[in-house]
Amino acid sequence: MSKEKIALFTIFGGTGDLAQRKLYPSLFKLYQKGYLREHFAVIGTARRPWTDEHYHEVIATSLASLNADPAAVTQFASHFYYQSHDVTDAQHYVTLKKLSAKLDAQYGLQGNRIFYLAMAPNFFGTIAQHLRSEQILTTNGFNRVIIEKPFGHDFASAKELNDQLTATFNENQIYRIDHYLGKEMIQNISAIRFGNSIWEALWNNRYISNVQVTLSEKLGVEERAVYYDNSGALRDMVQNHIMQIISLLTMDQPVEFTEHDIDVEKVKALRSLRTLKPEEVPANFVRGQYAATDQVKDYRSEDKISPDSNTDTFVAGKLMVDNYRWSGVPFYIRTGKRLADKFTRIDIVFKRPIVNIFNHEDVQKNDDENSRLNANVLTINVEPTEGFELRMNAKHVGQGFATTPVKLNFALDSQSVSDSPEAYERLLHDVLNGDATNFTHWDEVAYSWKFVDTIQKYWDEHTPTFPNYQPGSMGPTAADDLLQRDGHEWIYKS
Ligand SMILES: NC(=O)C1=CN([C@@H]2O[C@H](COP(=O)(O)OP(=O)(O)OC[C@H]3O[C@@H](n4cnc5c(N)ncnc54)[C@H](OP(=O)(O)O)[C@@H]3O)[C@@H](O)[C@H]2O)C=CC1
Ligand SMILES: O=C1O[C@H](COP(=O)(O)O)[C@@H](O)[C@H](O)[C@H]1O
Repeated sequence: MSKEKIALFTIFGGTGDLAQRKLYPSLFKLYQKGYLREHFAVIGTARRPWTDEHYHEVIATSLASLNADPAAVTQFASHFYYQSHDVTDAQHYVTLKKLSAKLDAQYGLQGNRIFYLAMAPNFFGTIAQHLRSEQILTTNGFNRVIIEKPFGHDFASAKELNDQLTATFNENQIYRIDHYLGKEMIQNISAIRFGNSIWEALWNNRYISNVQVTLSEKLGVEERAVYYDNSGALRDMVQNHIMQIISLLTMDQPVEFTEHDIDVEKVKALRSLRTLKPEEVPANFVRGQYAATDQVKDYRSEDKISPDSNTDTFVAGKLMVDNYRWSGVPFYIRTGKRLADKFTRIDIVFKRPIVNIFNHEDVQKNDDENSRLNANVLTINVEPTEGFELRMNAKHVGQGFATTPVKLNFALDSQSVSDSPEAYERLLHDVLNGDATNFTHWDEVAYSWKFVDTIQKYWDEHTPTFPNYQPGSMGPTAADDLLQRDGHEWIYKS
């Protein structure tokens, strides 16, 4: 059976950074793999008055790093059409409708439509409303809309946005992108948990001491300063990516591995998160902003950032999940810009054995002040290495019976990494298949915002002392204190 998918993509924001850096290369990969062949077309729209010819050049440039066969690139680009369009102008949707109908007939697209809103979220409502009022949605095929992050600024704005979208689209037509859900090792969380009896048996508060999720970035705010300064790390990374990871780590086993059943379990997990009272925020969440070094500017001196900005470029926090499985287990999270390195990892720290029968003099060198054995740690390396690591205690080689920590390691080889689809490619493929498993659903978004809003509100009402961490570090020392107060420490230290 052919794996070819049939659809017309309409990309709002077709001249933008996301389209050029992520969407066109991903569509090309799908084309190279045969998921897109003859029966697809792409309309790129934005205000710039580009011609189709110029658009084809832009497509070719965006694929340059793939070193693809030039003939294939030309053939692929021939499926792309550009329409200059201001999304607030109703008249342009009439032209868009005509072009869509023409391309549908030309490429045999069977009324299948995918609308990608790669634009600022304040336009999403207008676009959705016009797609309905100008009757651009089809009745003979599928209509799917892909929404970029950020999905709102807080719960209230997210709800307003959702109401606007659901006036045109059903929930099962809406694909809210969280690109972390397209990453190989994030998808692997479910495989590890539900595909291995050893882990599922231990995946609870009887055996797990704490869990640590780190999304660390080396770069600063870069080109997206205007957006970032209005957002900050809590909204940019925690509300979406980190909350999704937490829900995948904490959810119960879905009845079946389907979009619906996974959503049910994720929502239960997110509902079980302990909501902080305002006065509990400072003891549980730490914010930071990077200072300057000889090599890099401080955040407040970055281009387009206000010199008195109190935006958080770092967050660390402690989350508690109040249910039977997780009661008493802290989930520590941290993310930030200008940290020691670029990596994402999850450390599952198991409880240490209660008794150390190897407890004699030569053992104590390897042990802590209580002479107890080290904790087992399962590390899920999401990026740049993709794999798992298990830290265990083994006998130290030689005389006596000292123990020493050893690591069992699995990392995807370079061939598997290069064969593994990039997150956007994977997620676009899912949309073509009508599979929203790896997208966020409204109820998940709503609970995540409600959790984050309490923290943000407290922060907005209290002025921080910024800057408070050095570029190249792992954030402010308060992020270490957060764990030390509980008798824990970060497994990854810079
Ligand atoms: N870039 C990235 O890495 C990521 C981006 N995102 C999200 O994706 C979305 C797009 O981001 P990005 O590509 O970086 O943004 P850009 O600013 O690069 O692109 C914005 C696009 O919107 C178009 N546009 C702006 N106003 C109008 C209008 N009135 N009518 C029609 N088109 C308009 C612009 O084209 P023109 O000026 O020609 O009209 C441009 O194509 C945002 O929601 C962002 O938060 C999310 C994650 C990562
Ligand atoms: O969503 C976002 O993610 C990127 C980090 O993504 P990664 O895949 O490179 O880990 C982050 O830089 C950006 O600020 C944020 O909007």
